[in-house]
Order: sequence, then C-alpha cells, then structure tokens
Amino acid sequence: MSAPGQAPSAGYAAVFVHEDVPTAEVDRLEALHRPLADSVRDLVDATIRTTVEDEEVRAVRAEVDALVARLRARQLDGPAGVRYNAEGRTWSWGNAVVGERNAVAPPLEVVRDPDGLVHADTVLGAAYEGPPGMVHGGVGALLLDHVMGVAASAHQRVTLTGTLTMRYVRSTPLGPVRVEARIEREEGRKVFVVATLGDPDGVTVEADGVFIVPRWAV
Ligand SMILES: CCCCCCCCCC(=O)SCCNC(=O)CCNC(=O)[C@H](O)C(C)(C)COP(=O)(O)OP(=O)(O)OC[C@H]1O[C@@H](n2cnc3c(N)ncnc32)[C@H](O)[C@@H]1OP(=O)(O)O
Repeated sequence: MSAPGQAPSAGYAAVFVHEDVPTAEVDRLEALHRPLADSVRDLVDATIRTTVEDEEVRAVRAEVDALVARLRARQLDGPAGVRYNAEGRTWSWGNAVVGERNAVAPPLEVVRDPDGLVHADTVLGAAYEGPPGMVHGGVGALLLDHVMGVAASAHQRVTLTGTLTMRYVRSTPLGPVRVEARIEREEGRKVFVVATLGDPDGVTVEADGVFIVPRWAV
C-alpha cells in the first residue's frame, strides 16, 4: 500500500520502512526465500491431508520444531511490513495475499492490463476450505479485497478498503480460481471498484467496494 516517498501517518510508521538495499539484493533475497515459502505451503497441505501412523506424526513434529528453531536464530522483532528502496522497488514479504515469504498466502500474482483490468489466477487447496470441498467465504473476500485494492491504487496512490460488499452467487469449489477487478468510478478520495471471483465455470462471487485515499496520504 505504500509508495516511495509517501509519508504514512504515525500509526503506519512502524511498517512503512525505507531500506537502503539495492534492488538486485532485494531480488536475490526474494528468489532465495520464495521456494522456502512454497515448501512450507506444501507442508501445510501435507499436515492437513496426511494419514501416516501416530509415531510418524510425532517424529515429523519434532523435526519441524527443530527447523523452526533454526529459522528463529535470527529474525525480525515484528511483522515484515512494507519496505521500499531509493530505486522505487517495494516489497511486502509478509503480505497475507501476495507475500513472497508468506506460506499462508496463496501464491497470487496480480496482473494489470493496459485497459485497467486487474486480475489474478491461483489454485486454492485444502488449506483454504470452508464448506466441504469449497473455498472459505472469508478467503474469497481476502483475495477480492487485495485485488480490488490493487485496482484502486492504480500503482500510484495509497488506498485503504473503506467498505466491501460481497454477493456469494454460488459456492466456489477448491481448485483453480480467478479474480478480476476494475475501477468503476471515482469521487474525490473515494474509488469505487467492482470485482468478481470465479471458477472455470464462471462467476461465484460478485463484489463492489469503496476504497479511500486516506487524508494522511493526500
Ligand atoms: C500497490 C499496492 C496495492 C495493495 C493493495 C492492498 C489491498 C489491501 C486492502 C486492505 O486490506 S486495507 C486494510 C483494511 N482497511 C482499513 O484498515 C481502513 C481503516 N479505515 C481508515 O483508515 C479510514 O477510516 C479511511 C482511510 C477508510 C477513511 O479515513 P479518512 O479520514 O481519510 O476519510 P474521511 O472521513 O475524510 O472521508 C473521506 C470520504 O470517504 C468516505 N468514507 C470514509 N470512510 C468510509 C468507509 N469506511 N466506507 C465508505 N466511505 C467512507 C467519507 O464519507 C468521505 O466521503 P465524502 O468525500 O463524499 O464526504
């Protein structure tokens, strides 16, 4: 949500961090850590679906605990925040939807078309289940909120979700999903965005939202 050079309010100061790290080094670290997040995401899926014997579960837990201790040997005090360098590169490795180092986030790559359509495809597995075999309604809202926020920000301003309304037209099966969002209109600091979540058979959730350019970002 940050952009280089923008001054967040005091409440955000702790997470909008300028770092004097060259883009090449940011890219290198991202490429190093993304596969770890992929593996942990796989671990989450395996943890849900495994049917191995009790002893094997206990043994795996001990190994996982040991791995956690190794990673915690050196770590940040708090969340990853949103960081930016002097070259205008931003990174938000802990972001709940697109954080490259966040195994909780579905791997989502958000694409902006020249005509303003913002879209993202991903595959939601067992970790995102709500009703049996279906995507949790809150997960759908999570993906929609993020992609709509990207559309609202147009990569050039800070916007925060003000109001988000969702109509769950039919259940979304686990599997491949697509999110699409675009700006419908703008009124002052209010950006009205419309969006859909869908499966290969079509739309499952319709959404509209009001995203606000906060007064502190003007
Ligand atoms: C490229 C990177 C892209 C990243 C995308 C990430 C997407 C992620 C999106 C999120 O998750 S954001 C996190 C969830 N949202 C929040 O935490 C927002 C919390 N709320 C606030 O910070 C403030 O209430 C808010 C910035 C929304 C509004 O505060 P302001 O003081 O700037 O608004 P103000 O009271 O001056 O009102 C400005 C206009 O907006 C309207 N407004 C204010 N709050 C609203 C609201 N909640 N819903 C709808 N409209 C709202 C208000 O009526 C008014 O309309 P008018 O200009 O017509 O008079």
